Amino acid sequence: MAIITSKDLDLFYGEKQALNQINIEFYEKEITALIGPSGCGKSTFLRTLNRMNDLIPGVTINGEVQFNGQDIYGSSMDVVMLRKQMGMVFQQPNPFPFSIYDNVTYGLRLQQQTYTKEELDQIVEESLKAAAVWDDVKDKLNKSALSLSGGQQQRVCIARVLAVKPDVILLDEPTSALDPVSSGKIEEMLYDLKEDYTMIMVTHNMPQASRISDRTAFFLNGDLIEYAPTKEIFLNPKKIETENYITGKFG
Ligand SMILES: Nc1ncnc2c1ncn2[C@@H]1O[C@H](COP(=O)(O)OP(=O)(O)OP(=O)(O)O)[C@@H](O)[C@H]1O
Repeated sequence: MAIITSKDLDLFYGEKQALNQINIEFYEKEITALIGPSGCGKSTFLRTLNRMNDLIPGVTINGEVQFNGQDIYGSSMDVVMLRKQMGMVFQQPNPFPFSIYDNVTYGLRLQQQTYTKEELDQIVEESLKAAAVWDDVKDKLNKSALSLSGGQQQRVCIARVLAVKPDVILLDEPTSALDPVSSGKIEEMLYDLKEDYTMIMVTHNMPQASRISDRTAFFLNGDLIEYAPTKEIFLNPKKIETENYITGKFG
């Protein structure tokens, strides 16, 4: 079932058009990879889904993004709630300069609901386990998250997102700043998380996209060129531009 639908979406930075009439549907409990050369609009598009571009001055957006049937740019949309439901993970791990425990509970403490210490302990454990970093950190939850390796920091950031129980996780090149071993661990973890979450991931790593995503969208110069099941995109692309990119002829 489609959980997010973008209809005729245009985005301008001032005069410059960065997205052109994007029509795409994302499906529940799947990983969708967004691929394409640098500057083609992948990150911009990802940010339109949880309205992160609203924070950039001079941005104009036309068209519609529906999330669970609701227009996210409509006047009744609660943007704080939207960002809770669509968690985001960035390229550079960005833990806050406090303990691992406080990083994971950060989003919960921003909510109105209050939790007992036992409830928080349980959410911390569950989230760190789901992010495959519990064994690494269980004995040092009160240590600074900044003392961890880059790969561990990224997994703690993913645990922080999971703790607030989003429906969708937006990932902007989540492994590109990491070594191959850490990157592989995160890839496996994302694959496992698919049981419970819908994920949309920008990646430059073609083998990664082909290993873990169900569908792949190829962007070029602000246009969505081709969108299909990942196998089709990689084995039998319909558009010459997609084929040229996949085979490394440009980008
Ligand atoms: N804040 C901004 N202000 C003005 N222009 C921007 C801004 N952010 C991005 N752009 C421009 O919009 C276009 C799309 O950029 P975007 O970062 O979305 O591409 P991308 O495909 O994610 O690139 P990369 O793979 O290098 O991250 C580029 O031409 C970029 O220069």
